[in-house]
Amino acid sequence: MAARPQHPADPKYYEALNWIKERVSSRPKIGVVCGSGLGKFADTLEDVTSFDYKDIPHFPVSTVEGHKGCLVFGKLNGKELVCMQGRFHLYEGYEASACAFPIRLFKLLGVEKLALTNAAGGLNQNYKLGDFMLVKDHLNLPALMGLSPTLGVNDLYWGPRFINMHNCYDQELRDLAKKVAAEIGEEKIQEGVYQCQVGPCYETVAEQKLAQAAGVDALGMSTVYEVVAARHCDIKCFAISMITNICNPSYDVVTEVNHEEVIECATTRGDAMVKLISAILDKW
Ligand SMILES: O=P(O)(O)O[C@H]1O[C@H](CO)[C@@H](O)[C@H]1O
Ligand SMILES: Nc1nc2[nH]cnc2c(=O)[nH]1
Repeated sequence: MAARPQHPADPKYYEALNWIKERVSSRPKIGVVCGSGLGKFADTLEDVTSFDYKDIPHFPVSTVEGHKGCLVFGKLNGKELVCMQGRFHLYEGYEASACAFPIRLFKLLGVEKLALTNAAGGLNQNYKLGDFMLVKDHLNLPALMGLSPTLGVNDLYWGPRFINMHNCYDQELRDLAKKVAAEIGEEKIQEGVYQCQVGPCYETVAEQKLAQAAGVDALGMSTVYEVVAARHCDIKCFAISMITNICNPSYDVVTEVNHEEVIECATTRGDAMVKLISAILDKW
């Protein structure tokens, strides 16, 4: 196999990295991506240095409500973290590679473990509004249709051409999360399979039935791109979906779902999410 290069082929990464290094001395080993309406976690950090995405060279910008668009360096009980307060989605017009950009920047900064949160529709009919689902696997529909952050010439600096996705949501990190949830008395914990579709349409009944048949528990429009990019460069991943709406795969009932409802649920359960994520990351 060819030797791993010393630097990424694309200079964009170094331009962004150098810009950050000139402004913050923190070199966190933990990265966090906050989903829709779930950015509050970053507001609870201490010793914070925060950058608007628009100011960081080559960094994409957030366009969706509930995604503030700040890269936040801070401490959780003395532990250094870097946190994306807002992420990017393909329905915003971004290529999947835009979702990989911050994750690769994390890698260059020294991040080894990544925690991701998202807002998702609960397809599993046992799920309740406000439940937390530890993601154990995903169904990456965009990748099955030819959209992936790793399309094109492979830069061996990041990782191999072909990416192993077994255990991509790390089993040990999931087991730890279950233990921590029990310790803090968080009972609304599920574990399941997350499906990503490009969006921005929420799923039709037929699409929900297809996902159900495939063993999917929750539906969203994000996360998998970041996980593919992270696994490509050997960052361990852990993800939690907040169930912000309940999907109803039936023609007998008309279900109204909208982003306001998603944000409202994420906000209502925001403190519980902060408590859970903080307790988990405290053990990393
Ligand atoms: O996955 P996050 O970014 O949390 O947001 C989810 O909520 C939005 C839809 O309401 C979509 O962006 C979907 O992906
Ligand atoms: N695809 C999808 N994304 C969501 N994000 C929050 N809720 C949903 C949902 O029901 N479907």
